[in-house]
Amino acid sequence: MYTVKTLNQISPAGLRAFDPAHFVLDDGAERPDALLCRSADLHQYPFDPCLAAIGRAGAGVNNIPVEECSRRGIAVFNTPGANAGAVKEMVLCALLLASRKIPAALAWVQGLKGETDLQKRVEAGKKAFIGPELGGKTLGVIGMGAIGIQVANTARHLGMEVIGYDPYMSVEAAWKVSRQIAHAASLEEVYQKSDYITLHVPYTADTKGMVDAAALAQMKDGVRLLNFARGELVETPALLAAVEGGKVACYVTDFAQEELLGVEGVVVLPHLGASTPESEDNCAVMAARELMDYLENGNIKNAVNLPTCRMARSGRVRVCVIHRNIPAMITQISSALSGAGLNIENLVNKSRGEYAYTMLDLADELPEPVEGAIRAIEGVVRVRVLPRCE
Ligand SMILES: NC(=O)C1=CN([C@@H]2O[C@H](COP(=O)(O)OP(=O)(O)OC[C@H]3O[C@@H](n4cnc5c(N)ncnc54)[C@H](O)[C@@H]3O)[C@@H](O)[C@H]2O)C=CC1
Ligand SMILES: O=C(O)C(=O)COP(=O)(O)O
Repeated sequence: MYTVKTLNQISPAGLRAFDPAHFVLDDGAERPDALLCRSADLHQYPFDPCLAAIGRAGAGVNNIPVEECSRRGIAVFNTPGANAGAVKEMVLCALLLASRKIPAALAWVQGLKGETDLQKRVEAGKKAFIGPELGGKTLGVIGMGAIGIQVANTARHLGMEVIGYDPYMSVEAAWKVSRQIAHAASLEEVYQKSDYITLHVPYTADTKGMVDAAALAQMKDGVRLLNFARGELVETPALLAAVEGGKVACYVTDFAQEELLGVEGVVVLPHLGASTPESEDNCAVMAARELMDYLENGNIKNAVNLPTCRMARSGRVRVCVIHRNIPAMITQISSALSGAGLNIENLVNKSRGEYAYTMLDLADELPEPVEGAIRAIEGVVRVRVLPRCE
């Protein structure tokens, strides 16, 4: 049995996906095999040596200390694209919120409750909430991944011109981009041409504070900026100055910060981008499947710190080794096995950056001293021995 502990509200569809014959869901577990979370901050989490995997039901993994997990041999999974549709819809809403002064208009009209001459006051007051149409305006999309592509393609249907910027875009992703989307060669181009800019990059050391005073200065006067990626991408003091000075006509963000609340020209949402039943189900089911296949079979799909690796089961036991991506690892592992007279039925080895992963199927049980010998090889981070479940 494998124990899985959840750290956030996870959709029941995802919890039901765990096969009760092999998995126990226990939120009080002290030594779980896996954690299943959403945005829970794990940077100070006391990882137990038993912990083999973390499933993030969602896209962003900035709440997880991924490098530390790699050093400890903990596989970290996310669910690429599973909530992209929900975020796209919220971004479409945000384009309109940014343009038509909807939050301020709503607040104003609510404040008229009980007033006499309501119709007259509405008609006289509405001029304060005039805002531009989206059609014909240019939308700059920074980060053309699962969400950025959907936003870009859909904005074309609203009659917008769209330019996308993403220097790391995969070929697979590029196939999904409408031919009508223009490719921006630089951030400067996006800043200079766009009436609306939407951020869809992950929060990393490289993207932290990317929208700073210098970036804002390059944008058009009256630009409307949308941030459904992470609050940390935008430098708040610079943004507030740009809103105050009229450079930014409206900033819509999904990430609450004390300084942003109550500021005219800033619309703050409470991290609602992925909060739909559909995306919560998608993310939770995908994360559950990734964890199950990894815990039971060692197969890796959608890990952010280990290579994709899959092999059909054969033999009696599977030995899964996370190790440094350095020479002679496979030689040493296979020598430890052959030295004990064990035959490798099948083997797969994949690498990703500093780490590599080797799965070996053996016809026979792995004696403990041989397992110990593999663990003792310099560069081996973690060894898991998985019996074959029928
Ligand atoms: N508001 C919400 O509830 C949600 C927020 N998010 C946030 O949105 C981010 C993006 O999500 P997805 O599109 O699903 O991820 P994704 O991984 O599919 O796309 C991210 C894209 O950003 C690109 N990128 C990375 N660094 C870049 C840079 N410096 N400049 C330009 N492009 C860069 C990558 O090449 C990739 O194509 C997540 O990392 C997360 O922080 C995601 C889901 C829900
Ligand atoms: O998937 C993401 O990156 C999100 O930001 C969604 O977060 P949530 O699962 O709603 O806490």
